[in-house]
Amino acid sequence: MSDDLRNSSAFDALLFLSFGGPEKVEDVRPFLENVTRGRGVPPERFEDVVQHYLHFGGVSPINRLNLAMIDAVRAELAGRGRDLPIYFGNRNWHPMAADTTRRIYDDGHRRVLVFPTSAWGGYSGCRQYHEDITGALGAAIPGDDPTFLMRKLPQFCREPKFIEASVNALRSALAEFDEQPRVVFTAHSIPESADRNAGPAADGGHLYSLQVKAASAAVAQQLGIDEFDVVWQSRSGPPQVPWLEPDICDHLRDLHDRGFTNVAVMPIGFISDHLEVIWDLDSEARDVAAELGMTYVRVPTIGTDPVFISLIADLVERYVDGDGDVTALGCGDNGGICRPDCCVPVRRPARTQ
Ligand SMILES: CC1=C(CCC(=O)O)c2cc3nc(cc4[nH]c(cc5[nH]c(cc1n2)c(C)c5CCC(=O)O)c(CCC(=O)O)c4C)C(CCC(=O)O)=C3C
Ligand SMILES: [Fe+2]
Repeated sequence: MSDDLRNSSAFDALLFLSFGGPEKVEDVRPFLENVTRGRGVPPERFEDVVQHYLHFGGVSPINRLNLAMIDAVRAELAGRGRDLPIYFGNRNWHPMAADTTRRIYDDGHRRVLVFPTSAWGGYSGCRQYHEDITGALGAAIPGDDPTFLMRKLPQFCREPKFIEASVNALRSALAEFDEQPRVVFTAHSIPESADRNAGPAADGGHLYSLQVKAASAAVAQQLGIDEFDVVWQSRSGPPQVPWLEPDICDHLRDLHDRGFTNVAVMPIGFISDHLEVIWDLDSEARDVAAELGMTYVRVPTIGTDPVFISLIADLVERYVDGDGDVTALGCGDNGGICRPDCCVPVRRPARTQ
């Protein structure tokens, strides 16, 4: 494709690219096999997570929540005079990204913006979505049609509207307390080695944990909160491999030992109340807080908050006419990564599963 075509033509479709989740009991194991293939997740952890999904009848809310966001983005774009078709595809479950990509192609679109449902850098949050795009192209597009372009939108964790939507969610939750609670931000834990590799190698790594801490600090600052914590949840992997800590449940015990009795837990790491949120925070962590006699409020994720939806529409508008900064972190064409040696996957021991 000529540089001219690549740089200056408008995009004609949007792919909302997410993680995916099961819709019924029979989906749970094949879904989890897709998620964990080659990832060194021990069988005991796999079985635990099967149970988390079965607890909810084998249905993750994630697809429904993504579809609600898509409807809201469609309405927002229509309100701005843009009727861009929006498609939905996932890394791990149906509708799979490859099937959706084929449908986009068959519908005649050739320039596709991709909105990933992760705000963050790092392998799982960013580079793996590039890999999903490469995989979808390979599986779905005849003969690698060179006129077909998929451009992933950049990481959005530093966007003022991401912070603003998070501030609004936390502010409303804080109104439920008579006295100021300890504010605890959480995000998905990742292996320490993955965090070391997160971001452009030249920047020294740790992009993911630095971004989570920076976003949390920005939210706290706007609410005048001087003391808060950033902790991690949903740890997976073999027990001997170090992951980001402290874990939310251990941290609640620690806060209790230090005399705190009220806690507001904000899952800044996720944009919807999917299973990692409703199991790990609304069940496990809530139970720990109850045992300790603590007042525990889980702050809603930003989901369909109008400020967040308008951010997604802004990102689309920034790129849709063929402008937009393709060198922004996380932005890439046809699955190409944004920087050399960015978020390099960590090599796993040969026999892990
Ligand atoms: C950084 C990050 C995000 C945030 C960025 C983003 O949003 O993309 C995220 C999101 C999510 N993670 C999710 C679910 C799972 N994550 C798993 C496993 C893992 N996640 C990891 C990291 C992340 N994960 C990692 C390093 C692993 C270990 C295996 C590996 O190295 O890949 C497993 C396997 C079982 C287990 O927990 O061991 C499941 C089921 C769901 C869907 C929930 C639903 O169904 O509603 C969502 C949105
Ligand atoms: Fe995950």
